[in-house]
Amino acid sequence: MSTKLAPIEAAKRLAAYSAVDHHVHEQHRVIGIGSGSTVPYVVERIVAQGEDVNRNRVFIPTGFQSKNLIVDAGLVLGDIEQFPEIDVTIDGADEVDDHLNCIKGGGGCQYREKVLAEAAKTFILVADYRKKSPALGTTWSHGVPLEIVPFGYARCLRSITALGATRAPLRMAGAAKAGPVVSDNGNFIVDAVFPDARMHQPAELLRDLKALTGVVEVGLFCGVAKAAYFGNEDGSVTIRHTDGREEEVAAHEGDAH
Ligand SMILES: O=C[C@H](O)[C@H](O)[C@H](O)COP(=O)(O)O
Repeated sequence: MSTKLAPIEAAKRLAAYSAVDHHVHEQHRVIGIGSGSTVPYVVERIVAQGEDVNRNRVFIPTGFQSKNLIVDAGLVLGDIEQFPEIDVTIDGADEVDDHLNCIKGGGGCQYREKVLAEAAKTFILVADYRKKSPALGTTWSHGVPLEIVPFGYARCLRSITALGATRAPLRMAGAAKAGPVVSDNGNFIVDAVFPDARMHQPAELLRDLKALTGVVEVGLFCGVAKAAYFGNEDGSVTIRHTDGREEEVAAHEGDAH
């Protein structure tokens, strides 16, 4: 029997379980594990597939958190340099639009996440219903997370503003540490807020941001995901496809709800 969770957690778990059931097949040997608060449920469901199938697999993390998830679950940890081709990567998202463009990087992991998304034959998003949006910038108002090189960051912030950002602050660590958040790659994170006109053309904005000196990666993922799974409050899961088609599936008996 599954544990009773708070509604948002239950929705995350539904999405994660459903995505694993649909996309992580027995023959898959190299699996990418994303970051965030939804991904632990992905690992939980993969572990439930059994030791026999998992002992023949290797799991590639997108950062410190997912590395620990893999190790703590007793799964085999691998490195992207050894396995530059991944069968399937499952990851969370901060906001997903009708075309499966998404904002990622709420946890500052967007660079490694993009590497694993692009390395995967199939890249799948998992989220609760709050992340589902008609256009980017609608439900996620914190801006586009960027990873930038510390050297010359003040110059880089000016360049981001010149592209139309209304705000582009460095993400600060808060009470736990004085100073900026430092990514798993030793870089700074910027949350760049752009007006709707720019957010509604995410591929163009991504291209412009990537062209700036000092920008390592942009938390806009355009044309990468194959499907997005959203857990709903009523216990169903909405699957959104690249062509904008949506289908609803009920949670399996005894599953995540
Ligand atoms: O950097 C963090 C990642 O992009 C996460 O996948 C994203 O922030 C979603 O996280 P959560 O599942 O906690 O909403």
